[in-house]
Order: sequence, then C-alpha cells, then structure tokens
Amino acid sequence: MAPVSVKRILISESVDPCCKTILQENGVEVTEKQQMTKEELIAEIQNYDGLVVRSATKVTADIINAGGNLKIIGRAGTGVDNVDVDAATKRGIIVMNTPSGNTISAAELTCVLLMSLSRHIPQAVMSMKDGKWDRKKFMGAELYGKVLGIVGLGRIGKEVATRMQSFGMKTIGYDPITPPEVSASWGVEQMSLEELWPQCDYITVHTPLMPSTTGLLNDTSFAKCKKGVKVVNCARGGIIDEAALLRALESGQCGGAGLDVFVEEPPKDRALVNHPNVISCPHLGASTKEAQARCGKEIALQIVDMATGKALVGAVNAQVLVSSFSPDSHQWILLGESMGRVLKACTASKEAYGQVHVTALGESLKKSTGFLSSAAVVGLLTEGPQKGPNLVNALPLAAETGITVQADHKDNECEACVLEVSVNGRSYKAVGSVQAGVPVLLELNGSVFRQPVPLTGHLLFFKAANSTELLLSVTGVLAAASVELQSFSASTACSGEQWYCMGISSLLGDIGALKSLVKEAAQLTV
Ligand SMILES: NC(=O)c1ccc[n+]([C@@H]2O[C@H](COP(=O)([O-])OP(=O)(O)OC[C@H]3O[C@@H](n4cnc5c(N)ncnc54)[C@H](O)[C@@H]3O)[C@@H](O)[C@H]2O)c1
Ligand SMILES: O=C(O)[C@H](O)COP(=O)(O)O
Repeated sequence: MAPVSVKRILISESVDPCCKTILQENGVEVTEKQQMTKEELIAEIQNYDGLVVRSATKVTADIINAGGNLKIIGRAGTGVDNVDVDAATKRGIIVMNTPSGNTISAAELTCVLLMSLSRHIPQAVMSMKDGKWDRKKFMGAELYGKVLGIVGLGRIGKEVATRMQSFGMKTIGYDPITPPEVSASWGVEQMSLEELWPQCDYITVHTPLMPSTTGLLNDTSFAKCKKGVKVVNCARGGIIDEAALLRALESGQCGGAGLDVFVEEPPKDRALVNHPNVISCPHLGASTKEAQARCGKEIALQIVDMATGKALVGAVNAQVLVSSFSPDSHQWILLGESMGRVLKACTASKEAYGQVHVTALGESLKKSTGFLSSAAVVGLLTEGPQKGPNLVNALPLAAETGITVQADHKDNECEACVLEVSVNGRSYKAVGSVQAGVPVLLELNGSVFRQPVPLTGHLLFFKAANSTELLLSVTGVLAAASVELQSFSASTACSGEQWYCMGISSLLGDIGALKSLVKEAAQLTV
C-alpha cells in the first residue's frame, strides 16, 4: 500500500513517553493534551492526521467526523469499545490496537482479585488500618481444589488459567472461537455455559464487550450458579450485569466480586463499590510500567510502519489491507484503482453499479483478491481529484450504495486482474496486469489491445470502426486543441469495431469534438 501520510499526532491520554519519542524520532510532530472535553477534542482533532488514546477517550462519530485529516486512530491497549470503529471505517480511517501489550498485567490483576476474594485481603487490610485485630471475621477458603470458570479463552483467559492451575484450581471454560482441543492443551476443559455455571466456585470473564457478551452473567445465569459463587470482571463493565450482580450479592447467591471495570467509569452509582463483599479497582488491569511501556512502544511502531508503507499490524477494521503492504502490492493497487476509473469513464455511468466482480488470476495474486477488489471499487466510486473513498472504506461504501462486490481467485499462467461491472443490465469488462512494474490495460469490453496500455497520465479512449481517416481526424482534433499525442494503442477488432487508447499531454477541453468521428469516447487522468 502507498504510505499513509502521518505528520501530526495527538495523544489524548497518559500514554508511556516512549510513544511520543518513537513518533518524534520518525519525523512525526506530537502533541499531548489530556482530559479534554468532547467539545475541546472536536475543535482540536481537525489539526491532526492521527489520534492515540487509551480507554478513557470516547472517540465518538462526531469526533471522528470532525477529524477532516484523520487517517489513524491508535489504541495503546486492547479494547476498542471506546472507539466508534464503524464511523471510522466509513470515513476511511484505520483503527489499530496493541492487543498483547497488557495481557500479562491484566491476567495478573485478575489472579490478584481471585486471591483477594478467597482471603478477604482488602477488607482485612482496611480493618487493620482501623486499629482492629479481627481474626474471626476474615476466615477464608483455599483456592486449592476449587473450580474456576473462565468465560473467554483468548489471550488473557489463557494466562489466567495457567496461573490459577498452579494454585491447584480446576479450570473449565467457554469460548465460541477458541477450539476445545487448543484450550485443553493449556488445561482448560470447554463446555457450554449451561454446563459451566453450576460447577464453578469462581467465575472470571475475559471477553470483549459486544452485544453478545453484554450481561453474560445476569439474573438467569446467577440463578444457575452455586450459591456463594465469586466473580471477577477485569474485562469490561457490563459483561456482568451490574444490577443483577448487586441483587445476587444481596441475596448471598454471589459470595463476592472483584471488579476492575464498570459500565460508567468512574461509577457514579457507588452501590457495588461500597458493598462489603466487593473489592474493586479503578480500571488498573493495564496499569503497570511494563504494560504501558509495551503498549506505548507498540502503537508508535505500528503507526510508523503503516506510515512508511512497511507493514500494517494491529488494524481492527482493515484486515483486507494487511496483505497490501507486501512490496509488490503497490502497483497492483494502482492497477485496480485505474481499471475502476477506466470502466467508470468508459461506461460514463451516472447510474449506480449493480454488481462488481473482481477476479485475481495467477498464483502470486492468491492473497490479493481483498485489496484488488477494494482498489477497483475505489476507482469506480472516485468522483474526481478530491479526497474520495480509500481502501479502508471502499467496500462498506459500496455496500451502502447497494453495489454487490464479489472477489475470487483463479489459477492462471500469467498474473492479471479481471474487473467486470454491470450497469443497468449491461456488462463491462476490463483486464489488466502489472508489467515491468507498470499497471497496464490488456483488454476492454472484449477487445484485446495489441500493445498493453500503460495506465498512467492523461488517457483518451475511443471506440470506432477501423479506418485510416479515423486516426487522421482524431489527431486533427487533438492538434486543434493543442493536445499532444504521446502514445497510441489499438485493440483487435471485436464485432467490426475497435477500442483505441491514446496517451495525451492534457485532457481535451471538449470531448464532444470527437462525437461525429467515433462511437464512444472517454478521457481520464490516472
Ligand atoms: N482491565 C483492564 O485494564 C484490561 C486490560 C486488557 C484487556 N482488557 C479487556 O479484556 C478483554 C479480553 O482481552 P483479551 O486480550 O483476552 O482478548 P482476546 O480477543 O484475546 O480474547 C477474547 C476472547 O473472548 C472470546 N469471546 C467472544 N465472544 C464470547 C462469548 N460470547 N462468550 C465467551 N467468549 C467469547 C473470543 O473468542 C476470544 O477468544 C477485552 O475486553 C479487553 O478490553 C481489560
Ligand atoms: O482494554 C484495555 O487495554 C484495558 O482496558 C486497558 O485500558 P487502559 O489503557 O485505559 O488502561
């Protein structure tokens, strides 16, 4: 992919100083401004190409839309639920995170909360500070031999499991994606949630917050648990329904809760925090020197790699772009975009495309179907030289305008890209390739060019019946408009007509001057 120009970055939260240093060492101007109000951020964001946040900055659609130059939102951490990723994608902005930088710290805090719950450590500490010596009140229970249910067996879930196994806990779990044989290899037996709830002495959740995980532990699931079950939420507020948790604590169905995260942070409603069987932290899972140093460094390096076109790591909304960072991909992206623009010009379509079908031919393009189809859609949807769609938002924009995009790959001796579009029941087709590092057009609507057409500069396409006078007349029109002919290519005849392409020094002021000479004509700059 072409490097994304990132010159100015705003860091809106307390991110490790190494982030700023790395960005500055790579020529990026960095401004740090913390605790801005939403209005202040909206006013400020237009001055930046990038924004780096942790979890406290709510990067809402109105902030994203105010960022006219924004190209990248970097999350120095894991959860991106504070970023409106859909709004960013629509605006063509890459969102990236550093998902493994704080895994160990979050897992360790989870283990600390589990241990604290078993021995009432925070309550005992407070009682000591109060001058008491209460040995009876804080009778605990061993973790040894107890069952720990882990909901969400990703990075943190796995680290929690292996650590708590060393205390002799039996670890069971549930995850819809992690295969049971994988979790079994690190000692977690998977089962359905229905089977899991009644077996657990402790439950800890490690999923992202999304509709399917909101309220995972609720009145119904608490009712299925052992009486006195203890729960930990070090993932996101709301995965354990807060009102249901309070009810379960009050009834004794839940024997204790360790909470690092809340639906509202800081929580205005203090009922849970103040409950005697709740121990809580102000979202400290990632607050270690090591985690912050990792996340700060990783997000800075990821942004630098993206901006220099080296690699795309950690993007959560632009998977299709990952393979576009290989050294050869740049010219193929240009090809896809140029072919889209050629078909757009030659169909002169003011009507929406119904279907777009991109076929990547040849072994080496096997992983390129994603970015080739996005690039072709960029070309088809681009309206002029102004900032238009890009590889991040092309497919969502196509879907929004009712265009169906299909992409596939076929084995072929030579590498090529075939782009077919349908407009109003008519089909148009272009075939192109990259030859000697230059994107070229090989075929247009069934007519094969005798010489590949380099897709660069100002191009004039026209279709007409072959005749010697035709070319003289067309060059006459060019000369009259002081336009120089720079290259020429003609296709083989298809149904008695041929496509011609001329490289020209500038676009014709009035392409209508060719009207009486040709059947179809289009010009564009690529
Ligand atoms: N408290 C903190 O400071 C802190 C620090 C780091 C991460 N986190 C949070 O911890 C959570 C987990 O982080 P991670 O790095 O392990 O993420 P991860 O992506 O590695 O793992 C999440 C797992 O949840 C699973 N999952 C998704 N839907 C599920 C469902 N309905 N039921 C069960 N499992 C489901 C996924 O398949 C995945 O395996 C995230 O929400 C993250 O934001 C909090
Ligand atoms: O998802 C995360 O990475 C954690 O919740 C940490 O958030 P923080 O960076 O705001 O501490």
